[in-house]
Parts: sequence; C-alpha cells; structure tokens
Amino acid sequence: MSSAALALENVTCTFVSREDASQRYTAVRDVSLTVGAGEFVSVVGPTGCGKSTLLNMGAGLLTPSSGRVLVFGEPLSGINARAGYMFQAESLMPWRTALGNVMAGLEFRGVANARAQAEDWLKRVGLGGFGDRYPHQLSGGMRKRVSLAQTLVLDPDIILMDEPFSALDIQTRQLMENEVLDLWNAKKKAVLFITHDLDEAIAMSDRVVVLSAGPASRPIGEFRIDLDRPRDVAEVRTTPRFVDLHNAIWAVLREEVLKGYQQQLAA
Ligand SMILES: Nc1ncnc2c1ncn2[C@@H]1O[C@H](COP(=O)(O)OP(=O)(O)OP(=O)(O)O)[C@@H](O)[C@H]1O
Repeated sequence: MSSAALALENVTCTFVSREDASQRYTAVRDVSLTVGAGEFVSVVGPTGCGKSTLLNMGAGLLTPSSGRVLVFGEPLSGINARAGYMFQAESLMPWRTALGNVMAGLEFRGVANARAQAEDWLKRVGLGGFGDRYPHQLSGGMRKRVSLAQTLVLDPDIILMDEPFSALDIQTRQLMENEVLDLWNAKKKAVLFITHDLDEAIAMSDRVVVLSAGPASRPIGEFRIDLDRPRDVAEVRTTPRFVDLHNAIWAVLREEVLKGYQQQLAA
C-alpha cells in the first residue's frame, strides 16, 4: 500500500499557559488527517479552532502531545524537511532583493545553480523583471508571488499553506489562487491548505475537512470536491455543483462558526 504524503494520526495538542503552568488548553484532540501524494486538501473551521496548530504539527514546528505524524510513512521527528511552508505573515527578508529572497534557501543548501533556478521561478510567478527590487518596492500581491517562488524553488514534496492570501484584495487573491492551481497542476505535490474562507477551500481543493470549534477541536465533516479541473476559481463558483457543495459544507460549518464567535465574545 502506498503511504500518504502526510498523515496526522490521532494527534492531540495541549498547550500549557505561560502565565499559570497549572492551566492547560487542548487546542485539538485525537485528530486524524491524511494528505495523499498529489492531493490538495483544505482545512476550514472557525477562528481559533486549531487549524494552524495542525499545520505546525505537520511542519514539525510543534510536537503533538500524543499521537504521531508520518511523512511518506516515516515518523516525523524535528522539522519536516520534505515540506515547504507559506504563512499568512510576510516572510521575506527586507534586506534581500526579490531574487536574493528566492535564492536564499538554495544557497543555504549549497545548490550550485541557485541563481538560475531562482530566476526561473521568478519568471514562473510573473516577476521576471523584478528580481532586483526589494520587498518594500513591491506590491502586496508581488510580495506573495516572491514568497510562493521562495517556497516552490526548493521543490518540496509537501506544501503547507496557512491562509497565504488572506491579506490580499479579492482580484489579486483570485489571480494568485489560479496561479497556485496551475503550478500545482503541473507538479502535483501534496498540499495542505488552511483557510477560513469556504469558497476558497472548495475552489482549490480535492477534499475539504471541516474542524469543530475549540477547545479540543476535531474533524466533523469531510467532503470530496468533484469539480472538474483545470478550474478557474472565479468561474467555478458560479457552477451548480459548487453551490451544492457550498450548501452541504456550510450546513456543517455554520454551527461551529457561531460557537466560535460566541466563545470569542465570552473571552
Ligand atoms: N503556543 C500557544 N500557547 C497557548 N495557546 C496556544 C498556542 N498556540 C495556539 N494556542 C491556542 O490554541 C487554539 C488554536 O490556535 P490556532 O492558531 O491553531 O487556531 P486557528 O484555527 O489557526 O485560528 P485562526 O483561524 O484565528 O488563525 C487557540 O485558542 C490559541 O489561542
């Protein structure tokens, strides 16, 4: 049997409060989640439910309190070297040019033709002529493209994305989503994509997993997205099948979003 690219097996993550060590908070409990090789999986759920916690465990940045993480069948210890990450926050080094940022990971690995590979990836994300610009000389969308090139230039087998486009305006965001889908289509890497935006999750994914509101979140629904590919994220939203899927998933998610909202008000 071929093993999944990434498998979280019965993982629980309990945080100890910094202020009071006797206080504990279980963010996620007994979660099992797999991403097959070449599969695009999104996790949606109310704010604070533990989506980033799951991703961080997959990245090896956080060790589960119980359960385990498997990467292509092997138990993960330490940082997941087969994964590339793209987070919501800006991750570019302000003192390096766009090209310098894309090259950094390759240089760190001692790759011989780092410059040529980085230039190639900048072209692929539509920034061929912008290699010598510094991050502050680029728009928000361009900086995201540089981040994308920075992640993909390392050719990771698993791509972990935590709300990478949430800071962008809707048009730029849809352009970026389509670009990611095109790049993914060409290479078919395993993707774990975290978002609070159900439309985005459906438009991009092969499978959408819904997490319950915290504490002790767990998956409460899983939906296969059988929309044809290639997809245009803006166009696909108008198809009847998309609307059906949206209604079905929202029926599960709605209650949890309301619970999450109430908890925030109470906190
Ligand atoms: N290092 C930590 N120490 C203590 N509690 C934490 C820590 N990291 C996360 N938490 C708590 O765990 C819960 C889950 O956080 P997480 O960031 O995974 O949620 P999320 O679903 O990604 O949230 P959002 O949608 O708002 O980004 C939250 O209640 C958060 O406050």
